[in-house]
Amino acid sequence: MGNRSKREAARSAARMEGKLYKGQDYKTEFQPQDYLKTFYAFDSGTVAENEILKFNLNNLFETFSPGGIGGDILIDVGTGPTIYQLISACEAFREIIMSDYSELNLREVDKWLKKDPGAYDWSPAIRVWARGRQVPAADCVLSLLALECACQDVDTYQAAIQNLVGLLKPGGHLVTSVALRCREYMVGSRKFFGLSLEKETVEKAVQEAARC
Ligand SMILES: C[S@@+](CC[C@H](N)C(=O)[O-])C[C@H]1O[C@@H](n2cnc3c(N)ncnc32)[C@H](O)[C@@H]1O
Repeated sequence: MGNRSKREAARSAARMEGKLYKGQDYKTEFQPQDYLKTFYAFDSGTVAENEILKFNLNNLFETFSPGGIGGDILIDVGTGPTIYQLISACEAFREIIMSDYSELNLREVDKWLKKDPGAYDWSPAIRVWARGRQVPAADCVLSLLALECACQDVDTYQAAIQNLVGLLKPGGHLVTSVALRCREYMVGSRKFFGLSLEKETVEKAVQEAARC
């Protein structure tokens, strides 16, 4: 058996054992197309998933409409393969920086930027940020449904919120949405870890970060 088929065999064994993926697994196991199909299939998605999407879109529309939050730079952390979170924001910011741990996700977003057939042309407003690059201080940091997937415990979650707030200019805004009490979620046939968070824990982390 070649190395590639050995790796594939190990992966399907892991899937069959119900392995819980997390951390670095995002680089190899998080399949953008599976994620989009599972959570953003507008015609066939489940009611709950469509409701979460509607909830986020409505809130983002209010948040970034005229008179709301806007400015020069918005940084989206844990963008995933999606751009729905930036539809309202792209009217309110001069520059949008998208970031994600997984190169596969950034490549998926890149397809939109490169005007693949059928894709919306986001290029004037959006620049993909490669991991590790220096970013300017932002007027707004956006992070939807990402930190509870990236952080293994509450201390790490609090530190991550603090890091996001650290990216802001003085007086800047953090806009976030969290799937509360989510211990795991499926992306295609793969099960990913979720940090189960209570509303109060999220609020406390944001309040403490704002105080620093
Ligand atoms: C559930 S998806 C959310 C994607 C998108 N924000 C959305 O609203 O659908 C979680 C995302 O967090 C990213 N992620 C996981 N760990 C991360 C880390 N340490 N830093 C940045 N992004 C991370 C994953 O690659 C994945 O794209």
